[in-house]
Amino acid sequence: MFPKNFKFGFSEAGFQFEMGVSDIDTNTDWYKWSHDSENIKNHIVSGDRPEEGVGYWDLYPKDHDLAEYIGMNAARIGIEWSRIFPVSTERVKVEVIEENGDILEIKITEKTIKELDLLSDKNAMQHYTNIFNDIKKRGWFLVINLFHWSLPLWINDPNNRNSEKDNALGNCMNRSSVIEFVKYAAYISYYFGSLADRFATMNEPNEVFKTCSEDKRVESYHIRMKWFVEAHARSYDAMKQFTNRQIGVIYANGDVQSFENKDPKLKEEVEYEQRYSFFDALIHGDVHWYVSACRKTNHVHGKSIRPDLSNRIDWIGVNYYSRNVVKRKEDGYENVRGLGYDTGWVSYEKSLDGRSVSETGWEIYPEGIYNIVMSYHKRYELPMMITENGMADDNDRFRPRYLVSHLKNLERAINDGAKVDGYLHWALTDNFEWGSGFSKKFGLIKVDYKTKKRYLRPSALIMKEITKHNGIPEELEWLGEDKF
Ligand SMILES: C[C@H]1O[C@@H](Oc2ccc([N+](=O)[O-])cc2)[C@H](O)[C@@H](O)[C@H]1O
Repeated sequence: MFPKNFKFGFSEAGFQFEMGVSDIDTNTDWYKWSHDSENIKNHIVSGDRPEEGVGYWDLYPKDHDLAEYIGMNAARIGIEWSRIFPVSTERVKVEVIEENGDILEIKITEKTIKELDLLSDKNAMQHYTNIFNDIKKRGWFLVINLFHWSLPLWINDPNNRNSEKDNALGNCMNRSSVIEFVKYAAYISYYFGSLADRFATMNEPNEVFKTCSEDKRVESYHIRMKWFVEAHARSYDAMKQFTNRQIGVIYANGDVQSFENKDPKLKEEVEYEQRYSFFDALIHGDVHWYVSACRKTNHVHGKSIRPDLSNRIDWIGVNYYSRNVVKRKEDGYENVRGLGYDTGWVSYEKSLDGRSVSETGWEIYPEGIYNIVMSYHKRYELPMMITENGMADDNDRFRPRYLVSHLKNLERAINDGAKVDGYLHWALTDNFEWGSGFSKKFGLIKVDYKTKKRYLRPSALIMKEITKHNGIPEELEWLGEDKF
């Protein structure tokens, strides 16, 4: 059984779900990126058109009805920055306090909000209000997320890139986009500060700074990470002026393991680089990782503890899909191909360990959700929510087992002390899966993209049983046995 008041729900992101019926948002980098003929020709994107998507923008009452039918009582909704501010907010001036290139404070006042009011799109604000009201009317727990990779074109135009290696997974933050992001975050908390139960400033910043690093050197990874750390910390401060709700970050996680468990030291190093370096900065103010990287010297100058960053995380959003199995190589480490997230090249059926693999090539590894949650718990003891977990599986061949086995492992972690108060599945319905377009089907509910009709997959009914029992009912226990 899960604890009393445990929440079951779904996660969505604006760009991946909203379009399909009306109100096409052409103002994001991802809209442009997904329509780019060179990208389509080079198979960087599928050529599928997000404006032919599932249409949550118009059909949200129907989707909420279906989620309610399944027994869900929570939702994580992503707001599209480009819808709120289709035009640049740079003309709204704010005071920025800096030291040695670090942004220590961004002053947001009532006057700033009034000036931003002149630039925001009131129809979009009203529409999001309607969506949030529909959620609250049902008595659900609402998590609002502010950044899920897509950026307004005025922040990032894919045609004006410096480096060919950049892609459109949200071009990385820099000093000026940090400042604009903080204005947007403050504005959203001013208007939705009491409607949301929790806020996340960003989804998986680590996927963004990993992907858009100029090269794979740890140094540049850390320099990029620094901007996201500051974007979150300064948003946290600005938002707290207008809301008393918990504010956190949603992170992408792989359960890090060294190949054949032979190198515990490597596991520790990679976990630090991939997970703790970010959170240590925002929880303890510990930035020793970037002090040398950003100053481009081996000698550590400047402070390795920044009080202006510490205690800026109230909760952690855990996205979990698979594991990361790593081994050393000359200049660092690499993922072992054929295991974890890296099975793309293997046949669809099995990983090198004989485990089944999803349609995105991600090995199914349910123990990982236990390991990740416990590792956060031991290090930080903060409240957590599973903010993404699920698999691409059009025929629902493995999803029932996936669902039960991951929830069993989550239940075990909670029994062992982890403070997880909700599970949000990715996804309620099929959706636009970035470069893969509509080909990857993550929904508990299948969508016919032509008619926009929704069809429950068997997993949706399994979810209904789980929510009804607030745990795995006895007759479904067998599904959780590890037979992947
Ligand atoms: C299916 C969802 O995936 C999320 O993104 C990722 C990307 C990469 C990993 N990984 O560790 O390799 C995990 C999750 C994303 O947040 C969401 O939008 C969906 O696309």
